[in-house]
Amino acid sequence: MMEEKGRENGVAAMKACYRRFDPAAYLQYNYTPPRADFTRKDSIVPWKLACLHRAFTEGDMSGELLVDIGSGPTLYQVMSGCEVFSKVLLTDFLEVNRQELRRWLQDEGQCSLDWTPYLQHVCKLEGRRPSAWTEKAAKLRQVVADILPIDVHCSQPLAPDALPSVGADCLVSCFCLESVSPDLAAFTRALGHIGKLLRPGGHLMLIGALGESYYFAGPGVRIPVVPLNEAQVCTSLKESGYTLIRLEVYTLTQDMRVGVDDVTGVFFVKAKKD
Ligand SMILES: Nc1ncnc2c1ncn2[C@@H]1O[C@H](CN(CCC[C@H]2CNCc3c2ccc(Cl)c3Cl)CC[C@H](N)C(=O)O)[C@@H](O)[C@H]1O
Repeated sequence: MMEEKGRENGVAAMKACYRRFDPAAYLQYNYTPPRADFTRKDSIVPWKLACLHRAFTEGDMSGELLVDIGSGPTLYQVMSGCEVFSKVLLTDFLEVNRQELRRWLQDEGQCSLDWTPYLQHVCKLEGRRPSAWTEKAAKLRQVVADILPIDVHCSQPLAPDALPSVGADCLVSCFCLESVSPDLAAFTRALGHIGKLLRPGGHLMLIGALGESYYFAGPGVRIPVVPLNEAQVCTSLKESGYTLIRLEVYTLTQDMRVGVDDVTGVFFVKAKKD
């Protein structure tokens, strides 16, 4: 009984932190140079986009439905996948983030960030001319079917009718689980919860922070993060019924440490659900 109470308190405290999440500031901190500098291979965002491009285009993917878990106000994570899957669902815990995504998808303008350089970069990775970014933008707007509320701490993170009964064919989740979980046990539980949304044999692409204990999601909005190392990520994947296909690690260079968090590294995992 006590343990259960402890768990709920940890998750409730985390949810309280997220009420002050500021999408515009968050995008400014993490998705502009130096962390998003497309002229540098050692910048975090080009590294993430290269991992995702390779993982989505190496020929082992099948199916129609890709679900992004904890999308936040960002779209980079589905810019490769939108060429492979005919239907994409975006999800986030906060309405402010779902609104930010809706603004871009409905092409209403007033977006907090210009995604053009991202679309152009992914076109380049695909061997297309950068000016094809307008086609990629149209493709993305065409395949994103919905933007849903999600809570990875629930054993059923999405509304019951959100997915076909067999589950999604592929999941992608970037920097979500470790930054919403109060401890490693909660991280592993959340990994299990999202695993239930994926069909057996489906793929999971997981990007996350290593060695991070906090990040700022706005001026003075400090959010605690469970610090992870590679071994813990691999153990949690195994415990949650995944087979690891590939793990890649990026170590932040000094100039990528801009004071918005204490991240030391980033992991990229491609795994398959048993
Ligand atoms: N119960 C919950 N259930 C589900 N989802 C929840 C819950 N509670 C909160 N969320 C939602 O998770 C999302 C977490 N989000 C921010 C953390 C990343 C941040 C901090 N760590 C280092 C780092 C960061 C970003 C870039 C880089 Cl390079 C680095 Cl290094 C990821 C957004 C997007 N996917 C991204 O990749 O930027 C957020 O949108 C919440 O609304």
